[in-house]
Amino acid sequence: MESITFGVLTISDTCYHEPAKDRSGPRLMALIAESFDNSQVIAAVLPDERDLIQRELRKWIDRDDVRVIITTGGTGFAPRDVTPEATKPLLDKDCNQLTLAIALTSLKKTKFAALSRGVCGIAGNTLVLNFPGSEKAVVECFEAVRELLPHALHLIGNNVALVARTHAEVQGTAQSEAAVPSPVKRDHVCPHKTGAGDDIDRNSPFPMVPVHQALDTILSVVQRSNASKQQMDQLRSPVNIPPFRASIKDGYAMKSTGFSGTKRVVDCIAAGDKVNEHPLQEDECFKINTGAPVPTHADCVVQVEDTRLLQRDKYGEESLVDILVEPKAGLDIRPIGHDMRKGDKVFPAADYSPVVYKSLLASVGLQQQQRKPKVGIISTGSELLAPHQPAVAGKIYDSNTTMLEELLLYFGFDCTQKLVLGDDLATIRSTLSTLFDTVDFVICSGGVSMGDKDYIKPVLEELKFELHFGRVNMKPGKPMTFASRGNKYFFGLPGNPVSAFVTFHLFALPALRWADGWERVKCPLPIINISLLNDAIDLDSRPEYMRASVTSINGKLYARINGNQISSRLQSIVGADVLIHLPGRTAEKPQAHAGETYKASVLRYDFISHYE
Ligand SMILES: Nc1nc2c(c(=O)[nH]1)N[C@H]1C(S)=C(S)[C@@H](COP(=O)(O)OP(=O)(O)OC[C@H]3O[C@@H](n4cnc5c(N)ncnc54)[C@H](O)[C@@H]3O)O[C@H]1N2
Ligand code: MOO
Ligand SMILES: [Mg+2]
Repeated sequence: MESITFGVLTISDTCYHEPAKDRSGPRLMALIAESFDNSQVIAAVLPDERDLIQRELRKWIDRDDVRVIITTGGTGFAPRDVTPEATKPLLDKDCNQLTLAIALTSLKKTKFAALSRGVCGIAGNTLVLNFPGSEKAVVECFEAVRELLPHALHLIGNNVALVARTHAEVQGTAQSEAAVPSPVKRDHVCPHKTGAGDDIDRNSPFPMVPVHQALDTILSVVQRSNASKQQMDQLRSPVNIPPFRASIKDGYAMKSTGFSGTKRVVDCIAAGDKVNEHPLQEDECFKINTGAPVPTHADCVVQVEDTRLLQRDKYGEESLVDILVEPKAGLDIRPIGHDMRKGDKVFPAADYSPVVYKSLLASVGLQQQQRKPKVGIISTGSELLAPHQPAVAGKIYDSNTTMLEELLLYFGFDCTQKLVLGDDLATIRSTLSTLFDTVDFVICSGGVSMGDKDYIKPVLEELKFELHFGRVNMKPGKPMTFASRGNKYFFGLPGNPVSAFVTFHLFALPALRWADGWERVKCPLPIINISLLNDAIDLDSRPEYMRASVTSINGKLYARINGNQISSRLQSIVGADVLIHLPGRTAEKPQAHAGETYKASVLRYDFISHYE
């Protein structure tokens, strides 16, 4: 049976800027998926802008496959609520009774439902329903129309049946397929014909490029910004560190000409006190704390361990102390500007770590945002559920969005936009045509292999991106795709979570570092030599990057592979300290053996899990 497509359009300024806040859209998608067997859902999030809403509605209405559009949000009385105004001009016929049915259902729940202005109507062969924005309201409104939709669509035409799945039907008494008109079988259109062979040639037109060549291509295309480096080169310190002569120890400040022996303690100086100008006699001293300003007339500090307390006054304060060592001028004092002089370069060399950058700036009293490339993350897949959503048959939880965002943060980059898109050509096209207005890099996962819903490559080509490569000779990560348009860069990571993990580390991360101004040698993960602990590992035809944990035995490093390496098994990154670079299989060498040495990319700074 031909599947029909629902359009779910979330209309909300807030959700547009922070997609993770959109709960109503994903909830509607889940309700549709669990209610209608043969449905697909496309989704998008828009701000409360009438022309943007209208443009998207019109695009969806013009599509043959989209038969129902449900908008959520923007139906209230607030000034920015314009969904009904955007919808009405597109409708050929009003469906006032449907609007009434929704209103009556909602009013039974709350009288405030009267403050919703949503409309329903037919545009072409598409039924359009405006729901309010709250998750609770969309559940109620959806309940009000769920049973009506199959018949409504039947009446609208094209004789498309929408099988509403009820409990009974799921119990196996579902109506037989024969009762439903069987659609014309559509041939599989492989978007990846090589064009080399004849029409049945269904291989990818993209050659599998070697990993090193893929990285070289990326770093030759991505423009290296020297903004950060310039910022660090030019920054001069506005202050001295320390700004006063500072004691390095807890002890006693005195004149070095006063020799060792008994001294009267005239006062105590704590860190944070002002510089004490008291004219000091040679048989006097100040008790002083580390970091406190050394008094003007003292020129050395003797640490408390090199003294003996002789007497306390009637208030219990130290009054007489015996200095046991010969005081030397300058002893345990940091002169003004000792660590950094006013006008000195704050950064003796460029260092892109946010920890280094921000703390050094703070040390000279500055706070400024580090300029980093702007990155957006896209996860594609109609099967995806957001982690907080209830499970739905046929769906899986989206782990890539979380993983990629955490990886960016771990490596000192941040993600300015996160989007999850169904396998829908129009949505992917509209997203890729606008997202680059606000980001420089898009790291996308999914939709780059051989499926007829793998729209990423075709859309990139349509949007005039240059596809530098569309497959890499590696495992996992084969369909890795890299494209650019001017100074905008698109990384199409494979959807398999581990493939996305590995290709992020080997390609996207070095590109971001390069764009940030890093030295070429530091862009890829550090490489070490490691000895394999596992024996008789079958080599794949492609070079493979296996996840392994590291053991240090008498200072030598060994790697133990983390279980099943299939690229869908995210658990293989648990305990993964390194990616072992295993060569592709040859007739001479079909296996890797224990004790052999291989290169390995270090995944994290704490990369040694065991010491023996
Ligand atoms: N006929 C062929 N099919 C496939 C080939 C091939 O050469 N010929 N390559 C396989 C390889 S290798 C990989 S890797 C995958 C990559 O496919 P896509 O990049 O198109 O990814 P999807 O098909 O969208 O998804 C793959 C897999 O991963 C799951 N997935 C996707 N996104 C997420 C996410 N955000 N969180 C969790 N899991 C995700 C998805 O459900 C699929 O199971 O193609 C092979 N096919
Ligand atoms: O390349 Mo895929 O990532 O092997 O599964
Ligand atoms: Mg695919």
